[in-house]
Amino acid sequence: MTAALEVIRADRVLTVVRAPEIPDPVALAEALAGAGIRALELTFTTPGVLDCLRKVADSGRGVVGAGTVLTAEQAEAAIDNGARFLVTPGLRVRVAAVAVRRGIPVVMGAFTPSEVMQALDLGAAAVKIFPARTLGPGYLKDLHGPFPEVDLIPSGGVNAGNAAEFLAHGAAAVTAGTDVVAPADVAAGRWPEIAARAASFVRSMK
Ligand SMILES: O=C[C@H](O)COP(=O)(O)O
Repeated sequence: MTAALEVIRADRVLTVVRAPEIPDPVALAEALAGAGIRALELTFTTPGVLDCLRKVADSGRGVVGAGTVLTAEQAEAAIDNGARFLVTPGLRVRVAAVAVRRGIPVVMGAFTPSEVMQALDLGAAAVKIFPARTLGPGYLKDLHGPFPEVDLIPSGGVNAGNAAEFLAHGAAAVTAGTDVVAPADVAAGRWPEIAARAASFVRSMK
């Protein structure tokens, strides 16, 4: 099985799904993977996220991870239900400890250079720059300067209009959120529309 981070680096994109419900998470994973986005982050803000993680993991479709992981208990439960990577909105020592102990990569949220260094100290496999919309691609370039070897993954406000610029400025990958997986589309199970938006996003990265 290819490591989750290798897949994300290869595709240069993952999706974060923050929907009120995901009626068929396997169909969602298939729609995204078919468009070239194999990694999907399902967040703890979605009720029943553990069941969704389990369904995608068991299906063998896509590379599923858990997002908005705030507690050690959530981290353990996500991994127990098949999450192949964890994502946090910010620095979280106890989540990092679980990820390191269980050998699951954590993409730890950070915003400043000091936080990037703290995330690395905690064992982050990659660092999510959040919220990326606040300072945009130019800020990513500034951060990439002192951290050329660190996989920086901007999240929040990334879309088909700016993804290529984030990547050109040093992002290892970008996180596509509502631009690809609009909560209403996910909740309504509009998989063809989501596949089309994912394909359009991927085309924009070239
Ligand atoms: O947690 C979600 C991320 O912040 C995604 O934000 P976005 O929908 O603006 O891409």
